Amino acid sequence: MTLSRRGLIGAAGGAAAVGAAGLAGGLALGRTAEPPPDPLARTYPFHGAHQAGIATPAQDRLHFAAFDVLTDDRAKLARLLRAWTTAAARLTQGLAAGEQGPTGGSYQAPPDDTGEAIGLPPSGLTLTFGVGPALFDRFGLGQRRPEALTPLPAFPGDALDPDRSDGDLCVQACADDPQVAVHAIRNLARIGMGTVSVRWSQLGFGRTSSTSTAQPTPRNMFGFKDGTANLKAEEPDLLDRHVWVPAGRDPREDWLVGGSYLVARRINMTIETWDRTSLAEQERVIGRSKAEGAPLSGGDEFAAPDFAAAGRGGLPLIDPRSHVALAHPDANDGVQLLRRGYNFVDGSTRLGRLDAGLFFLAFVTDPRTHFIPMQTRLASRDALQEYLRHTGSGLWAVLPGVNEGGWLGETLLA
Ligand SMILES: C=CC1=C(C)c2cc3[nH]c(cc4nc(cc5[nH]c(cc1n2)c(C)c5CCC(=O)O)C(CCC(=O)O)=C4C)c(C)c3C=C
Ligand SMILES: [Fe+2]
Repeated sequence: MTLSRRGLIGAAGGAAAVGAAGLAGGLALGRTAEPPPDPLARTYPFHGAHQAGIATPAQDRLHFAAFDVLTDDRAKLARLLRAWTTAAARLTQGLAAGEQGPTGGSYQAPPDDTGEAIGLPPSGLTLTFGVGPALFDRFGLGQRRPEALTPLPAFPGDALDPDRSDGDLCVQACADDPQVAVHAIRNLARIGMGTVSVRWSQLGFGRTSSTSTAQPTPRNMFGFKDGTANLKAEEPDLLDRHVWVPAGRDPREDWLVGGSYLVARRINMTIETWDRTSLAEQERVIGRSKAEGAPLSGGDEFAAPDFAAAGRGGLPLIDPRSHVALAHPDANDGVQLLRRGYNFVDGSTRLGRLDAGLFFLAFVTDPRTHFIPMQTRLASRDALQEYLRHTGSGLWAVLPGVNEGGWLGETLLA
């Protein structure tokens, strides 16, 4: 029997409690009140042409983990990916990682779920899996490593920590409850014990991008709206052009059709320096207003920026070295990214400064056209760069979606 995590806390008691609340509410309003839908009860389908966690509306919390594969045995890796598929299909629907659950198995054996999500709703959990460039040669798959899956080049000003970079596999867990996201990664790591080990992981909060027009634009750690001009789920043609891997582009990519590429950058933001910067300078550096997120050329948040508009003295209203001017499709051969990043604060440094910033995540159809040229431009010319330090990095091929009965990585390893 598969019980939902809510079921585990006692179906009878829960039903009674809901019934009583519903009755009281109905009486007070003089009608039978439907309780408002609980957003934490939301689930996203695990199966489909694309993995969830890319075009699905961005949740509020993140636990991202990169794994090293400890074995050279291809069958063992395939077994792990099968086991991860089963667990992920369950976890994302609000079930325990294994069929016995945290307390239902043998008293003499470790439980097949760690238990910290008992009683928690599904919380919109999505789990998104990717494979890194280093995996291929080790498993005799060199011929199937796409040209696009080449480690990112060094960019000017990079200060990358190898202990926060790269990895053979990655899992992005997003949920509206941090404990649900952490629980998912912990259980996947537990299932993988002996085959994989966590290389590094990153927690995030306050999604810094909206990926649906239904979502209000959140703010980053510099206080600016972030995600205004992002690609949105409601734009399937643009997602086809800029996010998904198409058929027939590179024979080495045939197993990846319907997948994507994920670029992760841990970007420290020098919060204390920014906080001593005038509002005028902050807006000049971004190219948008802080209050509304509107382009400095005028209009509301969603107005198109006019890079030719000039103000007093003939100077452009949007500084050509502002972040928005240099990241805009006009400056990047029409390229757009699906950004899905999160704020992070990992405590404070010994100097009392916040170890904080943006864990930048972008899903792209090809990093060679959709990230590398843009980041090269930003790293050398963007006025924002003065306030940033890139401290972690990784590139993964994001596996295509899984059909019922299929498994993650099947097209690559079967
Ligand atoms: C290489 C790609 C990008 C990196 C790295 C990056 C870092 C970064 N961005 C902000 C804040 C904002 N970015 C905004 C827009 C924006 N940024 C990128 C790309 C990268 N950003 C793009 C493609 C865009 C959209 C440009 C456009 O089409 O107009 C904005 C404006 C609001 C918005 O549209 O999202 C802000 C604010 C930070 C703080 C940061 C590193 C920490
Ligand atoms: Fe940006």
